[in-house]
Amino acid sequence: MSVGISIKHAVKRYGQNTVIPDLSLEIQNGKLFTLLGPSGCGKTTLLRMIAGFNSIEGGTFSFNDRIINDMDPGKRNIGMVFQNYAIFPNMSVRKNVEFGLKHRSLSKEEIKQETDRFLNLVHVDQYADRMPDRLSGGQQQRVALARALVIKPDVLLMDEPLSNLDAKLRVEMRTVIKNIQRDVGITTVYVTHDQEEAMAISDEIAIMKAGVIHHCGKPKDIYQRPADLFVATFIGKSNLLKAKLFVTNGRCRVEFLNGYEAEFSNIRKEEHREREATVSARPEELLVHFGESAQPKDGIRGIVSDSMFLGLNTHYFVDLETGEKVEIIQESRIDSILPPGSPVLLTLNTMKANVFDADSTLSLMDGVENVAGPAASDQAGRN
Ligand SMILES: Nc1ncnc2c1ncn2[C@@H]1O[C@H](COP(=O)(O)OP(=O)(O)OP(=O)(O)O)[C@@H](O)[C@H]1O
Repeated sequence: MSVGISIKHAVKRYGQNTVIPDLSLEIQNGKLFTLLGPSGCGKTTLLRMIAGFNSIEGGTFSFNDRIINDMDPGKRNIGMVFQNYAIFPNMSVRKNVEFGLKHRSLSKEEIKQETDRFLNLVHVDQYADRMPDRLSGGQQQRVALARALVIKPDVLLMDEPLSNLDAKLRVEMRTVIKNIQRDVGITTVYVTHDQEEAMAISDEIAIMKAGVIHHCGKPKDIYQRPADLFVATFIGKSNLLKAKLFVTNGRCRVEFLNGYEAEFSNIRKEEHREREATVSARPEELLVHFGESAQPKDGIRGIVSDSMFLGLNTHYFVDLETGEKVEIIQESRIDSILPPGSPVLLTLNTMKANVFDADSTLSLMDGVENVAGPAASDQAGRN
């Protein structure tokens, strides 16, 4: 039976070092929930706390209404999949999947039935008698998934399960995981530092930095209405432009450094304060106009410094008259690509761009390296 997970005021310390100061989140039953954040932000630590491999220094972890803080990891009924597959190399695919069922009071026939069901589900039934070293990485990861699911866990935990696969397979396996998770309907906590992967598979994403959740929500909400500048720049690309926000008769007007003014109607009432601001605009939210006759108040002028043709879209890198640099994405023109040196005038899609306080704590582009998480053999023992 799949369960909902509730974490309230979780604290994690390694010695004197507090890596999670006070974290709360709710994961609904049956959802695929992703922990996403830069390397070292505490994703694996939190996952291991849910699994019972890490001690908990504060707060409560519950499956439905049952507090699990002191429950033995073996009793939590959790299925786990890690990046290094962690399947037994000396056992056939079938034996690997059967393994978890051996100590359950099931007849041979029931074990075979259940094993077949999950081998089918992950599409490795035709390799049932092969040894793992004769499988591709993607097939091995499917076996690991079948082995995790065959025990009918209450919760599935996945730690960077695709990071050892090549780029094409990674994209393919996203769909496999999402479909299987949906079919089985199991609450899944998924750790990745790959934002595109997170967007592609998740029902909900928590964006973490330094043990703190900055935004928890549906992929679309996080992309379109990020909670703060960290989230805006961590998920997708964002151009940041300095501005001032003025409020007159309930209407918000943003003035950029060159005097260009734009009205923003999407700013929440409680945010209606005059202030120094930073406008965050995705590359596709900056609109390009041509011709030098446009007046400064009509937009922000710039000069194309470089361009990159990527088929459907062309990316332009533009130096603005304000001294700022931006990246713009435009659907590729049929005639020609704007050469370096071309003058352009930019305006904003004010329905989509977001306005933040200028002084929000900002640490742009925290490293999103491809750093390996702990090996499965590390999972034993608490720390
Ligand atoms: N066993 C440990 N002892 C001491 N510090 C640890 C231990 N495990 C993790 N840490 C520290 O806790 C912080 C969070 O680490 P964690 O592995 O949870 O990050 P992560 O977000 O999963 O990173 P990555 O994406 O690189 O795997 C890091 O600063 C890390 O150095």
